[in-house]
Amino acid sequence: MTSQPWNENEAILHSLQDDILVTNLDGTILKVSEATGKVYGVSSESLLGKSVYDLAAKGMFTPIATPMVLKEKKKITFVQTTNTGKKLLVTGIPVLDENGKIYRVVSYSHDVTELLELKKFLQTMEGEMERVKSELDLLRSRQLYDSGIIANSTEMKNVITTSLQVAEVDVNVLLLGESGVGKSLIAKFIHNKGSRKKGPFIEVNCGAIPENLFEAEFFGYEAGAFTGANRKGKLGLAELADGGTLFLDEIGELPLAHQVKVLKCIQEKQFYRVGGTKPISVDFRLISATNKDLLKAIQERTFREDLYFRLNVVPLTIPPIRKRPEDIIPLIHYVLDVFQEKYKREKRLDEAVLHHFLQYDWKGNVRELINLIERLVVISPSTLITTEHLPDYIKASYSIPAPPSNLLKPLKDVLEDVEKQMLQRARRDYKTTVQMAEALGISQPSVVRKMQKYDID
Ligand SMILES: Nc1ncnc2c1ncn2[C@@H]1O[C@H](COP(=O)(O)OP(=O)(O)OP(=O)(O)O)[C@@H](O)[C@H]1O
Repeated sequence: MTSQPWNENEAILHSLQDDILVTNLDGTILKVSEATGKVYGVSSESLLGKSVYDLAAKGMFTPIATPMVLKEKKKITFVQTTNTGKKLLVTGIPVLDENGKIYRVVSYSHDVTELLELKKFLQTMEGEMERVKSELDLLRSRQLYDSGIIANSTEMKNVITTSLQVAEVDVNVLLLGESGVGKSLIAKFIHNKGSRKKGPFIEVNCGAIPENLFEAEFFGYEAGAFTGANRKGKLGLAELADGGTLFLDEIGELPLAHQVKVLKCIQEKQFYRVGGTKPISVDFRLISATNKDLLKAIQERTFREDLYFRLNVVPLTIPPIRKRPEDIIPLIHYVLDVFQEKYKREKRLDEAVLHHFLQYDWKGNVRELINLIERLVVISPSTLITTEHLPDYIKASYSIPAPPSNLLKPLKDVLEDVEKQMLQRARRDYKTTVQMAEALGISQPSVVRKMQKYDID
């Protein structure tokens, strides 16, 4: 195009960065800008004098602006595909002569390949988000349905009452109790009963995250914050809990080195991502849990006192199940039902098995009980599970109540003694024989019969 003598209009046309193409009414190309050739992968000069119909027939682009503008007699916009697979958003404009008749067609274009790809990506993402959202809703509803909590004992009823009270307000709760006692279950219960139930429940097991990864996991990190980090950066657990509940499980295991930062985050509800310079604000309710003696840890200087006071606004202790035997039989029935359903097997527990369970000290609490029942449902060959099927350590821990004298009593009498004691206890704790039957795992007529036998009223 440099061989032509200088012309102002041409100079202006070529200074434009956009692709511009002018044709006459039969589709012959009269003018093109320098960008036009680049768009179609040829030199702009080679386009001059060519017919757009011929070029379209050779597959250079489709559809063509000229006939469309001539048909519509006004400005039109459409998407054109080029021989290189690009998508162009083309605008065609009619140019009128002094009599108001069309005598030229000008078209210009924008490459929208990326835009269209982004649109497609956005649609896929929207679909994906819808799917994840409905999955989450389903999971949440299932979780609520599954969160059946057995609370037969006075101790557990008190735990539920306090949980319902604290659920209403955003107060920090510290759940205390041995391992497997139900701390996580109660934390979820508090979350589900509070105003944040539609928000996330983020559980952080402070003892399970390797010390050197804790900050990145908890606070997240910016893109390229450290070698081996995800290229795009990552949201931390504290940020994920925004609008919901942050549950810090095993808080007693949180390394001293991280305690100050966690304290600051809890106090200020603000933190920095690893490698970040912008403070991130979050809004969550905080529940923590431990099976450790935190006061002892403070004395031993492994736990910060200021963090302890911040966490421990409302302490809630869940007693071990050996201290609330009234929950044991209902728990067994509940769990037995779950596994009978899961494994499609019908199982019953012999009364003697229940006696063993009531005496056993359940160091692993409800978790241990669940695991044992599952095992018994799976491995016991008959419908009736008897003491024979119990593991040795449970059999060994069972001691028959000592007879009043040093003399040995017949086994039948000893068992009757135990049975009578259990019935007396159930009579004390329950109002009706139906409830007694439920707690003892026998039928109501059996309860009535045995009460008559032992003269209990
Ligand atoms: N009262 C209860 N009723 C029904 N299921 C219970 C009850 N308490 C605990 N569970 C069940 O027992 C199992 C262990 O409970 P959970 O994980 O809440 O204990 P935890 O105290 O948080 O244990 P850890 O200290 O080891 O984290 C879970 O499957 C839970 O659903």
